[in-house]
Amino acid sequence: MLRGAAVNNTERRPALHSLLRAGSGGGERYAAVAATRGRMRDLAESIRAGAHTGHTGRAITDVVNIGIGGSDLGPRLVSEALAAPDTAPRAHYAANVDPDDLAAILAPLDPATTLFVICSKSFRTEETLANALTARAWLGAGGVADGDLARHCLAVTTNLEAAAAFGIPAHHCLPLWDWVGGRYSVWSAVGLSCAIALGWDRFAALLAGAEAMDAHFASAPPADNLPMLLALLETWNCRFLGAGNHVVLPYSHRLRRLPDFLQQLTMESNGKAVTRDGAPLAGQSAPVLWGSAGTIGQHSFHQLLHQGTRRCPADIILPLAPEDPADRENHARLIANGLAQSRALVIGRSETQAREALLARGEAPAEADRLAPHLAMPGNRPHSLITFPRLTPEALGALLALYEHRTYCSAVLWDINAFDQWGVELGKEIGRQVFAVMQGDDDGAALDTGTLSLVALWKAANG
Ligand SMILES: O=P(O)(O)OC[C@H]1O[C@H](O)[C@H](O)[C@@H](O)[C@@H]1O
Repeated sequence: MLRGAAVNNTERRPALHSLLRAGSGGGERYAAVAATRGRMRDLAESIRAGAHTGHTGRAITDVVNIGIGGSDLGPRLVSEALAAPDTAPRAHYAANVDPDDLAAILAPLDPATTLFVICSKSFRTEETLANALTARAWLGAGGVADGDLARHCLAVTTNLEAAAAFGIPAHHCLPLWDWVGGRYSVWSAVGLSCAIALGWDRFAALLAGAEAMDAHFASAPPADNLPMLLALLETWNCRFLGAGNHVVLPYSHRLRRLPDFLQQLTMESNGKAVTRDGAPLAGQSAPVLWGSAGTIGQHSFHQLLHQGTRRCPADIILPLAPEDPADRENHARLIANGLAQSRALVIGRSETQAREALLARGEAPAEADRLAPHLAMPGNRPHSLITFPRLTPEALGALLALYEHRTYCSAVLWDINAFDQWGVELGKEIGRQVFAVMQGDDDGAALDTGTLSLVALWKAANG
């Protein structure tokens, strides 16, 4: 993979996301990466300095990234983790085609100081194009003349023709390449909204952290190689112990989107039923990944982690020091909670210990006997603790690259192609068909009666 072999064998492409964060290199691909990085840096700096302005000459205060899947989850996570929420320019993320998503973002914004980044590797994704049209209409209604639209819109895509047809001129388009998978693309111009909100130096530090993890992955012996160890743990937990899921618990509000990001990375990469050669898989593929920020889950689903009948292997992620030293005490509470969960998961509490605790708090022996099985916790619940001193851009870059490489190592162990996603296509195709029927452009002959009766309900509800 790191050397550029066509590891994506169904699409006959390499998967060279590591090149996107490389600090040096040769060849045409690296030259294109370096040139695009230079354009990103210039754009981000001129927007932050107020040199690239909106049509009235006022500085850009808000950047709205319109994209979905890999064109949304990575940059959203990075911005929320690293950008100062109250300092302009602020980054916002609209993904859902549900009009309420974009409307809520746009309500407080001023078209004169808003810049859209239309982010779509294919520039064919329905949700993104529909939201981009809404954004364009909002700019128009807000006084931005057609000739000035380009000052308020940038595009990131492999499909420069489609972006041009949408009205975004080539000098406002940043390229992406087919050898980068959407879910591995935050390091590319897909991260433009982050570079604007964080500033170039912090975005470059994110890349440097990922590059350091690439170097570790490429050179560390297997027994010390973090991506390999995580993949072996995933294999052990899912294939040998039969856990069908994996829970991710970042003890960090700033990392609350990490489970969303890892869902796409893990489940879209390795949620497959056939080997690279198309034969049925011999064992399970990707676990169902879920999670939420600690300590929120402790007051919700951790009951099941400790005493449920399902095995839920967990990653507990602990940035050990807060961003602001003034937050030390409550941050220490947060970390104490994470460590406590780890201990409770491992050690648990035997029925005898539970009975003793009940007696100590004054329960009668018969009542202690009755309650002890309810208080007992089996322990021996598998989990990993991932710690780093602070949530710096470097640490986040390394963490995301760690999971990227873990995902690839699991795919190698399970003989899966981690870089295609054919399973998402059929739903899109049917979606287009159903929409045409709803619009009266298709008689629905190719659809089933169940779907048609639901379309009839939709028609009735919409008058
Ligand atoms: O970036 P785009 O081409 O708009 O694609 C956005 C997303 O849509 C697809 O359905 C894929 O499942 C994702 O892997 C991709 O990230």
